[in-house]
Amino acid sequence: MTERLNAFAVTLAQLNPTMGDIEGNAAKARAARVQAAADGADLVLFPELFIAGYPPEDLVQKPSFQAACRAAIEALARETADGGPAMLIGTPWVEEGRLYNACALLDGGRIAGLRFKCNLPNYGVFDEKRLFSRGPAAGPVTVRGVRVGVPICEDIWLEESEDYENVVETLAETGAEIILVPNGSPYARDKADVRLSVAVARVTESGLPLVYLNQVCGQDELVFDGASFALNGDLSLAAQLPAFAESITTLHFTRSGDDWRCTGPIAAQPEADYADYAACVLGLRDYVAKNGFPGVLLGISGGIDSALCAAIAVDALGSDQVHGVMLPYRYTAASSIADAGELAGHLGIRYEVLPIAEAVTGFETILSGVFKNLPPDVTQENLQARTRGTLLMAISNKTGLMVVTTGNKSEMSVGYATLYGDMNGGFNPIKDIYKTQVFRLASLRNSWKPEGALGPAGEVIPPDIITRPPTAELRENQTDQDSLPAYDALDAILERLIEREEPLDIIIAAGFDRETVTRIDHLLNVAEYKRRQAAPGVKVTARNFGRDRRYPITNRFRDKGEQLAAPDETLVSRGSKASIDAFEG
Ligand SMILES: Nc1ncnc2c1ncn2[C@@H]1O[C@H](COP(=O)(O)OP(=O)(O)OC[C@H]2O[C@@H]([n+]3cccc(C(=O)O)c3)[C@H](O)[C@@H]2O)[C@@H](O)[C@H]1O
Ligand SMILES: Nc1ncnc2c1ncn2[C@@H]1O[C@H](COP(=O)(O)OP(=O)(O)OP(=O)(O)O)[C@@H](O)[C@H]1O
Ligand SMILES: NC(=O)CC[C@H](N)C(=O)O
Repeated sequence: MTERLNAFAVTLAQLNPTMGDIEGNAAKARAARVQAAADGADLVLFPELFIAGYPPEDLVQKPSFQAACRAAIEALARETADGGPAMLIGTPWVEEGRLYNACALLDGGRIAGLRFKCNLPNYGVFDEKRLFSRGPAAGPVTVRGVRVGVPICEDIWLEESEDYENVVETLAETGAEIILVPNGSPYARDKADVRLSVAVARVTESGLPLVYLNQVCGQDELVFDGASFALNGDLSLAAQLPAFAESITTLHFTRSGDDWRCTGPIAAQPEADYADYAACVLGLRDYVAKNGFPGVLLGISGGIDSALCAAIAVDALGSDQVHGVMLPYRYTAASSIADAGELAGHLGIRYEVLPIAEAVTGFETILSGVFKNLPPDVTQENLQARTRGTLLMAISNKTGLMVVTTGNKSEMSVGYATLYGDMNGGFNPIKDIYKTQVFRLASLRNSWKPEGALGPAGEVIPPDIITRPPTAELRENQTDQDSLPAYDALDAILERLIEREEPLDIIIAAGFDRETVTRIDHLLNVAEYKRRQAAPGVKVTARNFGRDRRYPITNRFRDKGEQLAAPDETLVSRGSKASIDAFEG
């Protein structure tokens, strides 16, 4: 009979893997295991699909990638023959021709256990049914005599689909003593509360302590915030790891009677706008670093969007990796040039002023014959934006710096940006931030510097940039409010249309002007083609453009803002229930 242990230590490796860098991720796993051994741990837990990176999208279907992941896992398994801590590590796994999202237990020189994800998320940003086979519900794995349940991320979320298994219930029924959950759970505002309530539900049902471990990284448009935690069986918070930072933390469980308990550090968590800002920083930092850019460059207009992007870039990369360029034209106010210079000075970045009149005039001269007798219109405005875009891309080509594009969510929603102009760029840190929040984040950053930010403390964005009315300065005395409703009304309507998918009649009934709502809905619809060509950017809301909201470009449907009659069930001939069941197979 195995000896009944009264102490069990688990190291949580809240780490930042790089997609596809199997050797680099394995090296991180090794280093974490060295620290775990020094802490006297029995087991090290890694996030979901750690060896590969998460979400691997179609990369995980590549046979050579699957084979490389398997080889790395086997190498790590052999190393556990040294008698040090066991490892629970996420990996793709092929068995009998099927691909699984798996977690491998490596111990005693062997792959001592494998568990496959049962509940495959297939909504919002997730596509796992496209990629993986559903695993069977299974019992716990045994580590040093302790029975450990390993549900993988969505396996603890039961609300999303009727065909979900209650994996934790099965684990409890089959003797699990502690639940360890590897996650790849993307950040969205207030997501931490949702995760906690899911974990609380599973602990309430099972009575078992639960450790929730998340990765911390930016991966294209997703940010993973870490913020791992542990709950004891009585629902008390046993440990809370930091958000937006790596952490290797060992939790020491002790047994009293049949129950395991642990205590650990409790790190304070950023919330709301603080967390959104930190997500923008991490998303940009990892995109730039993991794609090998020496730094970034951006057009600094003296406006608030580029100012906020510049602050985020400096916080992410440091002032020596950020280059700002002011590209004035005849509509650029002297105060814009002064504000842009002041911003660059506060941030300590390399900064130039490159007037664009010569280039714009050159284009206009070339086109003068073609445009003869045609009145000036938005074409001339777009030429300015495109001249700026061309110059920024030229500097990017020459220096290797990536252009940061700066359109906020309000603009991306209504198509207020110029294709191949200010939409030029590789990545957009504020793509999912509405304009009203841009103002809030700019003010916030002047009074607070996030943990780990590389920029200066204090007032970095000149107050004039925050208080003056926003303008694209593409014609005389232009302000954004000439053609759009006030940003607080615009953003409220957009949030209802995009995040909540509310019908127009509901929005109008809530007190918004019919004509305005209809116009905003029209602009949102016709800008789909632009968004499809837009650079990726950090997701912070519950529904971003990109992975979350996938609309057809060619689309004639329009909500007319009228309440339609309720469905007429009397028209439907369904036949007998038995025939429906037979039809559904
Ligand atoms: N469905 C579709 N599929 C593919 N392409 C489509 C298309 N519909 C139009 N197009 C093409 O797109 C072109 C129109 O797009 P584009 O050239 O970008 O130009 P457009 O959207 O007409 O103009 C740019 C708008 O953004 C505003 N803007 C620009 C810059 C900065 C800011 C700011 O507030 O920060 C605002 C500006 O005031 C103007 O309202 C058309 O000429 C056509 O070639
Ligand atoms: N004079 C300029 N010099 C440098 N870059 C510019 C200039 N004007 C526009 N840009 C670039 O194009 C982007 C779109 O700017 P625009 O002024 O048209 O609208 P905006 O959305 O109000 O942005 P911002 O608040 O940064 O001014 C800016 O964020 C900036 O990166
Ligand atoms: N990787 C996953 O299975 C993540 C899904 C889960 N609902 C989350 O967002 O955290």
